[in-house]
Amino acid sequence: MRQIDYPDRAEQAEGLAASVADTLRAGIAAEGRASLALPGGTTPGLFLEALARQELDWAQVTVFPADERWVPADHPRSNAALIRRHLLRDEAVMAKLIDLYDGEPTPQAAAPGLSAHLAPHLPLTALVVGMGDDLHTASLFPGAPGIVQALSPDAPPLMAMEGPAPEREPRVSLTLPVLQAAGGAHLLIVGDSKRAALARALSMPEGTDPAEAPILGLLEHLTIHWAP
Ligand SMILES: O=C1O[C@H](COP(=O)(O)O)[C@@H](O)[C@H](O)[C@H]1O
Repeated sequence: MRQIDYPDRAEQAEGLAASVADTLRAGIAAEGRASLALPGGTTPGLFLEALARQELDWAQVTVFPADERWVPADHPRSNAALIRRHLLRDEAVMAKLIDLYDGEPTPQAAAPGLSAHLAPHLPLTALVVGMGDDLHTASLFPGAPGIVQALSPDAPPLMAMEGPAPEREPRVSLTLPVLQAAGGAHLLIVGDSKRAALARALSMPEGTDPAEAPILGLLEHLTIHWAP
């Protein structure tokens, strides 16, 4: 684990974008193609726009959200919509986006097909995730139904998950083994409450069950990018 603190969010966006772009270029040079999983939520807009300005062979890059709320691509809560809006432009307009919402009635019905669809793009060349104040990452929420399986080494690539109570929003999420196997893995967080949440995670006793704080399962693999 490594932590980079930036003076502001613009520098954070540029710094993280440059690092992810280097990893994608190296992946394309080695394999002819690259895959990238990205966070949704409220934080990544500036970073995605900085990434979209990076020059690389974007036609060889497949991107998808690391997690998705079970809503169509035109819904304000869609993580794919955020990626489409902020990344698929400028240099990155040719990147291929896999939308994890496929129109099945439930995430449970969709998960096996989505896992098979993602399999050829694994292991991920690069990964960026976010984190909630509750120490969830992707849509791996503390104490959620299925969380123990989603954190286990034999989890399928993607599982149906639930958001936190009381809404228990239906979602899908990449599982911990997929996140851990990513080539270059980064955590993008901003603000004092996320810094405090990270400090809380880091001060948890060794042996704490990651089902209580899912970010713990990934921390050692991550470069953390924080800005005020
Ligand atoms: O629900 C989600 O939350 C996390 C963190 O979001 P933020 O708004 O606090 O930045 C996000 O990384 C994840 O993709 C999203 O679905």
